[in-house]
Amino acid sequence: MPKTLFEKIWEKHVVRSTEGGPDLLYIDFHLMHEVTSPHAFNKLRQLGLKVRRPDLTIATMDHQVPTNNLDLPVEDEIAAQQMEALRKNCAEFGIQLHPWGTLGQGIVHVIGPEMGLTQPGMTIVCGDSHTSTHGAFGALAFGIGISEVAHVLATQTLLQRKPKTMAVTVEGKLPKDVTAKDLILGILKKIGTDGGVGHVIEYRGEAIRSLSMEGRMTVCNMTIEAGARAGLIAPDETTFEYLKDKPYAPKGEQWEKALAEWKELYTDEGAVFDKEVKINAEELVPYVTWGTTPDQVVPLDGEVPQPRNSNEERALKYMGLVPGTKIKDIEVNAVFIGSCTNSRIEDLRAAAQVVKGHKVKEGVRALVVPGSMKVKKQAEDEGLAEIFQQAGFEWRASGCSMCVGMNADYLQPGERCASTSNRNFEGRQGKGARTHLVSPVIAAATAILGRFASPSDINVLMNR
Ligand SMILES: CC(C)[C@H](C(=O)O)[C@@H](O)C(=O)O
Ligand code: SF4
Repeated sequence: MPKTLFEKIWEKHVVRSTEGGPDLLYIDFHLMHEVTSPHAFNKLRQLGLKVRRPDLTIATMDHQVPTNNLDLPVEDEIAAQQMEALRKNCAEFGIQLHPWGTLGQGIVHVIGPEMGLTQPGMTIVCGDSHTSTHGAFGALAFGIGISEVAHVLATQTLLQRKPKTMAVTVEGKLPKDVTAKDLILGILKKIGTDGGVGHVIEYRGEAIRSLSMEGRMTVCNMTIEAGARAGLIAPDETTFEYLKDKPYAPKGEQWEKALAEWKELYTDEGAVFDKEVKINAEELVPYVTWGTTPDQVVPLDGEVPQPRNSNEERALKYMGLVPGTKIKDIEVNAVFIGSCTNSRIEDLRAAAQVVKGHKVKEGVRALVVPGSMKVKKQAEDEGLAEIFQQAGFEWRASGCSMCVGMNADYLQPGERCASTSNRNFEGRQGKGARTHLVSPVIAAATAILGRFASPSDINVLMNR
């Protein structure tokens, strides 16, 4: 019987299944960070258990780390405690840790792929909802709860009910100015924040195939915002090319063997999905979110919509917006380029190209926070850091930073931010802060003009 990519991966990892119950799945790779791990380690201690496969587990510090003053002690007491707890736990249980301040450190969903640890066909988990990012490699990757983290640590397995399958097919070519971020915002606009509930989404079609690995990660990253369990994309030459020569990618004969297996990872012709959505890439445009959920999306060239219900009324009120206002007339206080959605080298290159030779609008606070210390270094070597700094951006070290405001990088009540992150919930970037999700190029142009703008607006408006 023809199978979907998801079914192929799932079946290969079932250790035991019971009639009507969840399946016991083998987990190939487990990522950890400082926020969702302390309880799990305590549980192991209580039960006198060891980590079953420390070699298949890695940890990083990302959510609470300061992104500046790396030579000073961590001021925030809770952050310092969590970071120290992770250091101790990893040492005690023999887990590879990439601590704050080291070249290996970065956002958990950026460093896995960067090291070549994220590979096609794997099952990957992390106590973090954006684990779906790793699905870009054709891996089945999903976030798990804190007690599940303990279960995986102790057994390298996880009990899971088999989700349903969903195909999101994006046919046609993406218009020139439309990025991977716009693509996923466009998908969210269409299917909503509950469009994927109970399903694993496979992204297919010409527009998806045309994306770089960075772009595919952006799309899979935000899959969770549609309520889906995971998102994935069948591996292809783009995937193999990216993985080749990565530190943990298989080498020599092992590479050839892996490649042969990876090439089998696609949805068979005739396989049936439980749900299918089709999108025409040519109809997509650059988008901006106007509200407090990631599906409250309008074209950059559009207007703040009329509310259709009380939720939308509340969102407009929180966002301090008046229906009918042109998006491009909305001024911002801050611009954040970062997060596991859009902080990889390609994102920084695209933003730097827009910023080059311009200055951040007076009064706007603009931050670039690379997704990993390696991305930071690469961007510095390529001269991107200099471009950002000369324009007046703050150039930071890696971490989640203003995506979630769990460190010192957050906004004041009422401040408005163009952000390349993935969540615009109330209070996400600070109490009372207003978040608009955008692509890196729109964030960059917005920093220069001080209001929502596309790169092409810069020259037009500057020459007026
Ligand atoms: C802190 C963590 C548990 C959380 C998540 O699971 O996603 C965070 O990364 C987020 O993006 O909201
Ligand atoms: S960058 Fe943001 S979305 Fe990603 S893991 Fe960190 S807090 Fe979560």
